[in-house]
Amino acid sequence: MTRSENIYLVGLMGAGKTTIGRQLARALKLPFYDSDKAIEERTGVDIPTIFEFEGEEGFRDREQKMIQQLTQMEGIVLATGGGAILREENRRLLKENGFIVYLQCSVERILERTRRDTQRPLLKTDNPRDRIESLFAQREPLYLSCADFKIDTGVMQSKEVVSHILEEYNSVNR
Ligand SMILES: Nc1ncnc2c1ncn2[C@@H]1O[C@H](COP(=O)(O)OP(=O)(O)OP(=O)(O)O)[C@@H](O)[C@H]1O
Ligand SMILES: O=C(O)C1=C[C@@H](O)[C@@H](O)[C@H](O)C1
Ligand SMILES: [Mg+2]
Repeated sequence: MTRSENIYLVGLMGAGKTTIGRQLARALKLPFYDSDKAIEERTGVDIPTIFEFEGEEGFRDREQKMIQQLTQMEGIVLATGGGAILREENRRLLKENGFIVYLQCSVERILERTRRDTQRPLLKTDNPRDRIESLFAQREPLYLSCADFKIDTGVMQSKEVVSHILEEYNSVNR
């Protein structure tokens, strides 16, 4: 972990990165960025459309470019896309430039939270439970390998999650 003003949130879809990130940014009076949203603003289309026309790899290339840019900023709260940690270069950039919080969440909770969502192309499948289970198995070691702190968002209100993160961040970043 680097001593830094930045907080980077990682975790699966629906773990609460956007929700918690916004609240953290407000509490710290820092600007909030969401790499998914930044990509949508840059391209002018939504993420499902990028997946449709360029495939997952095309999206990952765009995501990597965006992570490169966002990790050059100082003093931000960043919610990363759920799969941003798949690329080693992204993990390195995040580790070098900020305090990484892994928002952990059970498969069951993620299923509940993403059930009605149409904006997550990787969950457009006949069996979202199987998909989430396999994403969890593949990614959990990667999230853990880069996290400075992890917290379960499935068992607490977001306000409580935010205050635990702030406590930890302030204790290591004085
Ligand atoms: N304790 C909690 N912490 C965070 N989010 C929660 C909590 N309880 C319920 N939610 C809800 O979970 C849903 C998913 O959260 P959110 O969109 O922030 O996830 P995300 O990690 O940004 O997902 P994605 O990677 O797809 O962008 C939201 O509707 C949010 O209100
Ligand atoms: O988990 C993933 O791979 C993704 C999560 C979202 O945040 C988006 O970045 C996109 O839908 C891919
Ligand atoms: Mg989000």
